[in-house]
Amino acid sequence: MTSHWFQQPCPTIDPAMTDSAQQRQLNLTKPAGSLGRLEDLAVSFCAWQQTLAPKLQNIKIAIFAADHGVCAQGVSAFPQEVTAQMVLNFVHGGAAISVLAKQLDAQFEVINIGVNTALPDSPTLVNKPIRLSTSDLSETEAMSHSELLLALSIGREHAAKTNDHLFIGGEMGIGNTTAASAIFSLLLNLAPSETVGPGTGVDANGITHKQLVVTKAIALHAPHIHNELDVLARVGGFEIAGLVGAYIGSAQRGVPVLIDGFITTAAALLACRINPSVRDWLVFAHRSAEPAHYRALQALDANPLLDLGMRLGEGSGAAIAVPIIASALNLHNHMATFDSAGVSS
Ligand SMILES: Cc1cc2ncn([C@H]3O[C@H](COP(=O)(O)O)[C@@H](O)[C@H]3O)c2cc1C
Ligand SMILES: O=C(O)c1cccnc1
Repeated sequence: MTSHWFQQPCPTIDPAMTDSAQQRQLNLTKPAGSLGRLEDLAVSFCAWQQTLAPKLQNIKIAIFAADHGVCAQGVSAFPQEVTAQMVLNFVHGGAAISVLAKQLDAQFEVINIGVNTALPDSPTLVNKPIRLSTSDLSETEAMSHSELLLALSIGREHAAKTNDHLFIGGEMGIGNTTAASAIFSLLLNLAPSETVGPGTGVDANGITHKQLVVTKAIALHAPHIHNELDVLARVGGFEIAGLVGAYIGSAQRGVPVLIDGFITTAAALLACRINPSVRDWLVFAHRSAEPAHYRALQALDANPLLDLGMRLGEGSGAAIAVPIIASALNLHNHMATFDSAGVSS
């Protein structure tokens, strides 16, 4: 059987480093376990970076942007041209993720992987459109198998490099909550009523209509689905496939990935189904207000760090969680031990 790059295993986690990091946590001047999940985060970063003094200096944020043919069905509260307009807003520094990336001093890159308007190259914007939009997933396959393979490789090209400490993937693509809901319905065997939500803010009638669109898509595609790649090609999006490639590529290079919200969790679920060794390299940042996100998180056995009622996407929820990780590592690296501080244990 031929093996694709995305099926190659990620590095395994060294249990000895995990033990040593846990031991250091026990020696710090606090009751054991009192820093809760901050302790687990620090221990995970020690194991990922193979050091007892983990760093969080090089953060890479890559936003994948693409348009969706399914927008023709009226599934979003916003018009399709907002995708391209928001890409320009990312580049000009006005989008939420632009502001947060600057705050975090992160590397920031936007990849046009299939936006329906020509966009100018710039230091932050890379134009690699596979096509001007996917096809309408409620009527045909969103993309071909060869387009899918190309999107996965573009994702890997823009993944973290080995000297990065953290990767955040973001997405922009009007209509992409419909694609994400269809992915969850097919992978988790859930009815569209359980996976469809308001996205950018469609009303109750809009949600009912969106459910019908997803129901139609599932009826059309389900008989032809043999594996996860079929799900991604048939009801996914170019930016979702790019994220899958970037997540797998980052994890294979030994860089942990911080997952954002509803759409990025669809990419994370696909990445883990395609390559289960990716799961050990994922941290989940927040629970999105998109109603079905909690089910998707459950399916991944994921316990996100935050629940702030955010439902933006762009990688914004992940960026918001970075300072918490920074604090976890700072505490791990700089707190005194009972011995060094002369505190009785
Ligand atoms: C101005 C604006 C900025 C955004 N940034 C992210 N999204 C989010 O909304 C879109 C998905 O929602 P739906 O499926 O309902 O279209 C994606 O582009 C997502 O990233 C935005 C949406 C809008 C309107
Ligand atoms: O949680 C998300 O990622 C999300 C939710 C709604 C719309 N766009 C993104």
